Amino acid sequence: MLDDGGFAAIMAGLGPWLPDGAGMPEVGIAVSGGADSLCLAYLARRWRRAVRALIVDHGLRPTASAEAWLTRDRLARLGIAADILVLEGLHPGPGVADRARRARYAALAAACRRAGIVDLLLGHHAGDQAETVLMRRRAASGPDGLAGMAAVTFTGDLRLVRPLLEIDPACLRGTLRRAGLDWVEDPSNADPRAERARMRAALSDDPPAVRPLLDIAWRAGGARMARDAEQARRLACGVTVADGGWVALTEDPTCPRALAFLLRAVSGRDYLPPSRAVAALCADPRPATLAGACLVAAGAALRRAGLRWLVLREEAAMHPPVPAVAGGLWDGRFMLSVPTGTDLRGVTLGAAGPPGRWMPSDRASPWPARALRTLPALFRDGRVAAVPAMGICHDPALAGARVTSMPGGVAAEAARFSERHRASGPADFYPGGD
Ligand SMILES: Nc1ncnc2c1ncn2[C@@H]1O[C@H](COP(=O)(O)OP(=O)(O)OP(=O)(O)O)[C@@H](O)[C@H]1O
Repeated sequence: MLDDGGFAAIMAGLGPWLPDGAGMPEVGIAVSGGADSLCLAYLARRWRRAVRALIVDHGLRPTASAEAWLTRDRLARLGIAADILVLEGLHPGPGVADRARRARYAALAAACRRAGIVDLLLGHHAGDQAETVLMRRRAASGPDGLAGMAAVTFTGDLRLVRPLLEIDPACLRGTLRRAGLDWVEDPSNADPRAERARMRAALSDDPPAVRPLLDIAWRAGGARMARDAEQARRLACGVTVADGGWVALTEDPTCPRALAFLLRAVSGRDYLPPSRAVAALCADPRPATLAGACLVAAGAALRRAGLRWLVLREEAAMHPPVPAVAGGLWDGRFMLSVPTGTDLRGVTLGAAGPPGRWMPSDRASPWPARALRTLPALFRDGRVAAVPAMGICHDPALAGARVTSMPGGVAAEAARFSERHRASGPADFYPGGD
């Protein structure tokens, strides 16, 4: 049995939490309708009033929709509002569990964004964690894999929180039974064709094996957390933010989360780039060192330039030129300001292009041509008239023009990153770690 006090103590260790009360920001709960996540919802509602459940209907089983509605009713009786997210286009067949999982997380993240939810609770428990470690040990995973699931994972705009990772599933069922609550049994959880189901069966035959597996996860997680924090700190200390909208790094980008954040800042996009692509690059940055090759992730690229790394805007993803207007935006990152009365008729704002076309021959720049090409520039009659970030102006009528990074643009974002991670790392959180 997990009681209210025990749950509140777990949550206190995983905060900070937004203030509670009617009309306050809600904490999301991903509820499948199974015992674990239903118990999580029951406890979470007793811990705070402002919660919202999200139920994903994968549409894979004939009973899926009815189960989602039944779960919604059960939650309503607990005083929990719930949204049902119906997935379309998933079909049974090879890799269905993985496909369903990805689609589920994408739908949950999108629903949280729409509802302004920044914390999403998941019902993974000690059994899930032990199975994960067992599977990874069998696959000879390295220490990062053995860390299993983190209690808190930051995904950019959402915090995924797993409060039940230390709790035995039997205890969750006991809690529900005592509260007189019923749940849905998913037959696929017991399908012996699934590796996870086989691990579950192996562990249920050998209960004492669970605790040592959890200890392995916490130890490996603690080590990973400390290493991530240190890498992010070192990376942040070596960050130079260029006015032109790129970032230079003196440290190798070994921390995927830190690199993802910088890629997002430079791309001007709202979301972090796909974590797999960024993690692969951090594991082996050689492709980015080859001439002409780079990692392109969601609108930004990582390149080697001498002793430094550069995170640059991907040229192909830059916005086309726009008519120049005072206060106008370009590429989702830059804002134009001009003295009152400046004549902007026939002027456009866009990417500067090859520096040979606009850089005076006696000027040198510490930045490579690849970076200079992405600078914001003013054009008149199709020719570069000014590149304000370089202090270059070929047209006296545009002498007072400035192009600055918008609030929330690359400079602000990268500076925020630097400030935050100099002090602490953007790590996954393993409360039981060393
Ligand atoms: N269909 C779904 N809708 C919403 N959340 C889900 C769904 N499936 C899984 N989750 C979330 O992910 C967690 C772990 O998923 P997993 O597949 O291990 O759960 P499950 O065994 O299907 O269900 P449960 O954990 O609720 O018994 C769940 O506890 C729940 O928080």
